[in-house]
Amino acid sequence: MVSKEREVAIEAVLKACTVCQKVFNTLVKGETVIKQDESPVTIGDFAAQAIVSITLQKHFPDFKLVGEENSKALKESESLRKRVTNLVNETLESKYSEEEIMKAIDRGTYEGGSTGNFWVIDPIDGTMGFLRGGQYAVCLGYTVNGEITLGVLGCPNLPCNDMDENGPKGCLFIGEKGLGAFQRNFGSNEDVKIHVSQADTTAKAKFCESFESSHSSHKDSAEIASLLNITLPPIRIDSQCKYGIIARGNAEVYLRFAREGYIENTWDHAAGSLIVKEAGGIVCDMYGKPLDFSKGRQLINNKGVIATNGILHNQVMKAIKSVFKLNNVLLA
Ligand SMILES: Nc1ncnc2c1ncn2[C@@H]1O[C@H](COP(=O)(O)OS(=O)(=O)O)[C@@H](OP(=O)(O)O)[C@H]1O
Ligand SMILES: [Mg+2]
Ligand SMILES: [Mg+2]
Ligand SMILES: [Mg+2]
Repeated sequence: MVSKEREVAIEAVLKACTVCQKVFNTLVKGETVIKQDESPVTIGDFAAQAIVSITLQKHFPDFKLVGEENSKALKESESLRKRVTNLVNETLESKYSEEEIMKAIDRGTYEGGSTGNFWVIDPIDGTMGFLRGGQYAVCLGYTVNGEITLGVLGCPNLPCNDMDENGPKGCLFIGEKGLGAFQRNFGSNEDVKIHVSQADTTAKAKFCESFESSHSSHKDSAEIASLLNITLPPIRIDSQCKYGIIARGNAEVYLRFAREGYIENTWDHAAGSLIVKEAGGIVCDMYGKPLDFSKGRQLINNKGVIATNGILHNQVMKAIKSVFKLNNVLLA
């Protein structure tokens, strides 16, 4: 039986994807706000977080939410507030006031932790990709006692079939703990089971990494790739779509090495990491430690993120150990 959480998460993510696609088609310059950490946020991010929050609230009135966005910029700008309110009301069946929408967004201020149940939302992951017309994902995870048990990724611009740019685009990835990982194409109700690649030699492996070198060092990953005799060029795409393409076997390795001192956010990895694990892969940090989602809004116990098809995992971890001159790296 499909869980209610899974059904509701899919409904919420699909509605949020609809609003993102609409925003991309109508976005006018100047509607991007630059946040304190200098990253961009658009009306799409706010509207998508509001839509997911309102949808969760409808089915689970006491839900808790760790979300990337908050309503600060909307409180400061009437025009932004009005645009987001219109977008949400055009997408949902019921109508909501500006205050209700800001309150829904601010449900996302929950601090997370190791006990109880809560959701984790990145309304647009890869906002830079979204603005470029590239890859982005609406990412929703569900956490029980500090562990992710459900993940849904909505990837509106991702090719449905391998990386075929000429074929249909737009798909969901769904992972549920113990039940496997699935792909559902936009417009379909069929969930197709997916599995990581069975490639067992690094020389033929494909690896993916961030589009932006400021988010993950391309130089370090090139060194690791060379040590592993990987000759194919890296697949550079934004967002948790990277987890999706590992989960369905389009690439074997995802490397993410942020700058010194950067701590990863839970919403950038919650849904995607579970989907890769449920597809048979392994996800950990650069020391081989599992990602620890029980410590609040950020992955304070981890550094970097590595996802592999499992078969190549230990070879990849040994290369990381060697390139970064690490003493202790856990193997699978
Ligand atoms: N300096 C730095 N280092 C590492 N990561 C950072 C950094 N700055 C931002 N972020 C987070 O990266 C999220 C996007 O990750 P991506 O893998 O999609 O990056 S990329 O766009 O492909 O380069 C991005 O998520 P969104 O803000 O949801 O787009 C950020 O949370
Ligand atoms: Mg952001
Ligand atoms: Mg993100
Ligand atoms: Mg985001």
